[in-house]
Amino acid sequence: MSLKSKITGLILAGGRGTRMGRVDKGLQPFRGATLVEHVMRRLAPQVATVVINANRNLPQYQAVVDAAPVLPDYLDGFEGPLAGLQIGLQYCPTELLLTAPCDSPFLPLDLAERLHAALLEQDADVALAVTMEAEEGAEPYRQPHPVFALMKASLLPQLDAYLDTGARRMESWIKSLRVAEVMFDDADAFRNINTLAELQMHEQASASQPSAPAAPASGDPDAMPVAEAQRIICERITPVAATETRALLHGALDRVLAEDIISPINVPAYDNSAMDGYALRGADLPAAGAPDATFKVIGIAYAGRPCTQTPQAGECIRIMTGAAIPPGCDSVLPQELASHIDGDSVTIPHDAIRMGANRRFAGEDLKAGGIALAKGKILRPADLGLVASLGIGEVTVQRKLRVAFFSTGDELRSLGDHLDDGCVYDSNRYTLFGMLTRLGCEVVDMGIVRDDPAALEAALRKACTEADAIITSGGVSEGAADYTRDIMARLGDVAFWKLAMRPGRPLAFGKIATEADSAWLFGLPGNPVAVMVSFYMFARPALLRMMGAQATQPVMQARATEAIRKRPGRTEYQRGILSTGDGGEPQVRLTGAQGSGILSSMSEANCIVVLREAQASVAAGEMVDVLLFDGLV
Ligand SMILES: Nc1nc2c(c(=O)[nH]1)N[C@H]1C(S)=C(S)[C@@H](COP(=O)(O)OP(=O)(O)OC[C@H]3O[C@@H](n4cnc5c(N)ncnc54)[C@H](O)[C@@H]3O)O[C@H]1N2
Ligand code: MOO
Ligand SMILES: [Mg+2]
Repeated sequence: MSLKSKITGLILAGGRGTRMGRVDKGLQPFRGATLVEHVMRRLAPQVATVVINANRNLPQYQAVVDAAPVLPDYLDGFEGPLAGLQIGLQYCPTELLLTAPCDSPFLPLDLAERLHAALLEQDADVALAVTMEAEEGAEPYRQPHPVFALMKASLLPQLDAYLDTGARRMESWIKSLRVAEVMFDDADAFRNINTLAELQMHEQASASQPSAPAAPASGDPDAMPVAEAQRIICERITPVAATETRALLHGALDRVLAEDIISPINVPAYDNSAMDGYALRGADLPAAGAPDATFKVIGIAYAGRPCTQTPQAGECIRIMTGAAIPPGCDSVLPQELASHIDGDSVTIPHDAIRMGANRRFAGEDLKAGGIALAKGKILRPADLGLVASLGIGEVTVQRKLRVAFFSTGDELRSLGDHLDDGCVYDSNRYTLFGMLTRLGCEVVDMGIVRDDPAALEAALRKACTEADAIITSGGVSEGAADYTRDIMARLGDVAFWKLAMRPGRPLAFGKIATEADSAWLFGLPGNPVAVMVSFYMFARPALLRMMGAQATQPVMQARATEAIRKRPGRTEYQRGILSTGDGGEPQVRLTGAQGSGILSSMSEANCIVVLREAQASVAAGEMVDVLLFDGLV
C-alpha cells in the first residue's frame, strides 16, 4: 500500500482571518490562483484525498476540492484549529490525517513523506514540522508548527475528551500526545500569509517559490515574460454586461452565472437520519462498560412521513434514511449495529454509536440566506442539482460571447480543395473551432483569408461588427508576407509581442474598431501547436474574463519519468502524457518530438508540462508542474 493512500489531507480554512480584516484568507488571490488552491496543489500529490474545513464561502471552497467534502465545524461558536481538526478526524477515512493551513502556499512537497518516517521511527501519535527561526541579535530557536502535522486518525476520542474539558489550545493538546518533531531546513516553506500587506509582498517577490528554482536567465532580453503579457491582457479586458435567463434543463448547463444565488431555504430543510435504524435520545445510550440496553420501539418514521411521537427514557422510533428526526431524539443507531432485535424491542451494546451519530442537520448542505453559488460560477452538473435542491428552476446567466475566427495564409487550402504544391490544409480553424466551442462561445467561422491587405482589412472590419472578440492565426511574425500585423495596427491599438515562451513566441493583442463597432483581437501565431498553446495561455483566460467567469486552470505536480531539456529564460510548454506510477503517484512523460508544427504531439497528450521561466533542465525523477487538459479543453 502506498503511503499516499494511507493519508487524508485536511486544509484548515475555518479561521476568522482577523488580521486580514475578516476576509476569507484562503480565497485571497495570489499568483494567478487563490491561496487555498496553492495549498491544494502542494498537498494533493502527497495524500489520497484532500478535504477542507471551512465555515464560510463553502461553495468557493467546494470548487477547490471538487468531489471531496468541505467540512464545517462540529463545535458551534468556536473557530480554533482544533474544531477543524475534530471534524477532520471524524471524517477521516484513512489511517492518517495530514493538516495544513489554507494560507501556506509554499508548504514542502515532501511533508507527508518526512513526517511519516518520523512517526514510524519514534512510534509517535503525531509528527509535526519544526524549523529554526532567528531574530536579529537573538539566539536562534526551534519553532514548532503544530498545524503542519501528520497524526493517527485514532486520536479522535482523545481530542473529543480534551475538548469536553473546555480546553481549546492546539499546542497544549499536542503536548498530551507522543510527538515526533521533524526539522525542516526551509523555514520559508512554512510561512503563512497573515495580512493583506504580506500577501502583496509575496505576490511581488518574483520566482522565489520552492517549485521554481532560480536559474540564470539567458533568453532574448526583448522578449516579454508570459506573466506580464497575461497581466496586461487581464487588466484591459472587462466582462460583457448583458445577461439572459435560462431554465435548468434548457440551456443553463456550462453557462456563467450572472448573479449570486442566495439560498431561500435550508438544505436539508429539517434534521434527518443518515441511516435506516432506530432514532433515540443519546443520553439513554449505555455508558462505557455498562451492559447492553434494550429500547422499546414506539413508532415509525419514513422519509416524507414524519413521526411526531416523542420517545421517553428507554424508548426509540424505527427510522428510515432521510426521515425527519423525531422530537426529543438526537442519535440514530444503524439497524445492523443492534445486538438483538425482537419485534418492538431493540438491544444496543454500549460501544455501538456515539451521541449525535447519524443525524444530518438542517442546513448542513446549504444555509438559508447564504450564498449557494457565487456569481461567475460556470454551471456544471452538480450545480444544476444544487440549484434544483433550493426549489429554483431558472438562473440568470451571462449572454454567450460571440467570437469570430479565421486563418490567414496563401498556402492554406480548405477541405475539399486540391492540395497544390507547397500548400497545407487549414487545420488551425478546426482547432480554434473546438477550443472556442468547448469554452461555451458562439462561434463565427470566417474561413481562410489570403495574405492580401485589402482582404484582411475587409475580414477584420466584418468580424468587428459581428463579434465581441476576434481570433486569427498566422501572419503575426516578421515574414515578408505577414501583412496581418500592419492591417491590425492600422485598425486599432494592437501591440505585437515577442514572448519569452515556446511555442507561441509571437502574439498580437489589442482592440480594433470600425466607425460603429469595436472588438478585442488576438492574433495568434500560425504554427499549429503554437496557436493552441497561445489560445490556452492568453485567449482563454481573457475570454473567460469577458464572460464574467471565475475559473482557474487546474495545475498539479507529477514526477518526470525522463530528463527534460530546458533553457532558463523562457517558459516552455511541452506536451505530456500523465499516468499513475507503480507507487500510485502521478508521473508524466513527453509525447516525443516537440516542434511547434507537430500537431500529433498535442493530439497524443493529455496534459501540458509547464517549465517555468527560471527553470533549467529537469532530471528524471524530479517533480514538474502539469496543466491537465481535462477541465481546460
Ligand atoms: N525570423 C523569424 N522567423 C520566425 C520567428 C521569429 O521570431 N523570427 N518566429 C517563428 C515562430 S516561433 C512562429 S510560431 C512562426 C509564427 O509565424 P506567423 O504567425 O507569421 O505564421 P505564418 O508565417 O503564417 O505560419 C507559420 C507556419 O504555420 C503554418 N500555418 C499557418 N496557418 C495555418 C493553418 N491555418 N493551418 C495549418 N498550418 C498553418 C504555416 O504554413 C507555417 O508553416 O514564425 C516563425 N518564424
Ligand atoms: O510560436 Mo513558435 O511556434 O514558438 O515555434
Ligand atoms: Mg509568418
